Amino acid sequence: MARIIDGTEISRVMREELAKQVAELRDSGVTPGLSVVLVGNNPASQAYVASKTRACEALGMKGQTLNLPEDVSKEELFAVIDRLNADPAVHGILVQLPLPAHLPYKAVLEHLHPDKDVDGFHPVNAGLAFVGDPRAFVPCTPAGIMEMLRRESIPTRGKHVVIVGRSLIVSKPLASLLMAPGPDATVTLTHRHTSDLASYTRQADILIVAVGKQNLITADMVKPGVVVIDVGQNRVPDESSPRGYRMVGDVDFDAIRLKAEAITPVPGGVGPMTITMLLANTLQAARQARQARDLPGSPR
Ligand SMILES: Nc1nc2c(c(=O)[nH]1)N[C@@H](CN(C=O)c1ccc(C(=O)N[C@@H](CCC(=O)O)C(=O)O)cc1)CN2
Repeated sequence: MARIIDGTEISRVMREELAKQVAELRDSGVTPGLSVVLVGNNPASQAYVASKTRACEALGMKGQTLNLPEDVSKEELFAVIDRLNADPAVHGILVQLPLPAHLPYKAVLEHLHPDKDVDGFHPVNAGLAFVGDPRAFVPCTPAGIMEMLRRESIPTRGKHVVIVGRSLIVSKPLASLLMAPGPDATVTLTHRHTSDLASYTRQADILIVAVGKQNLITADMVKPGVVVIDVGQNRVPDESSPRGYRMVGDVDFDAIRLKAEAITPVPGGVGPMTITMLLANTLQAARQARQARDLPGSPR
């Protein structure tokens, strides 16, 4: 029976550590500030954004949410981002995804100043992360997965990690983090057009699934002793739940649990780590801003 990798507990420990570091920074006169831009009324996004600002406040950071109407124009949204880019009390900015279809999300993400892009989605940060530059803001979900593996003492050196999914937000940055010197994993990236997916997933020492499809990975698709990291967030109707739905991941948790060495649950696995790493990135942004203020001319 697999060990459960408890993202809620790892997050709790990390947030205690972060709170101490925030207090030290505040003592030096800087209160880290995060601004979250939410466009429209998507209930899931509203809940994630509320968790982010709550988590900021709990750590002693300043969190604010800017709610913009569903039909906001690109120009109006850019003007809000310009204002946040120029505000020295705002160290981190993020635009909650998904955006309504009329807004060009790549252009919107590129409008953030890279120094404040705590989601790590701006091409400047993607490039810095790709070359292993410590100034990069690493996207929160891959950063959270790396932290989980490290804190759970799951070795990656020489291991074959198979990632299912090829997103810019999770899978591609995760592949480069895992391949880097230190983690030293061998990585295979697969995606929806990969033929005979199971022939790859069965080779995985560590299997990471980030597709958004319930039960995509079944027990016959993994080898015994695998470590499974499930990034999926799927809502399944459930009348017995007060919300009318429950969350499940992309893997058949109950069956795979009997075969795997360790597995992340949904909820309570990767999800909480995403928000914790956002807090860590906001602290990093505030530290880098203070350094730039105190040592003008230093890189970034
Ligand atoms: N700008 C961004 N947009 C989005 C991101 C992101 O990192 N930046 N990621 C996702 C949504 N997301 C954070 O924004 C997120 C999703 C899920 C969770 C989480 O903790 N999920 C819980 C279950 C939630 C529930 O029960 O409703 C869990 O897995 O335990 C956190 C953050 C897309 N948009």
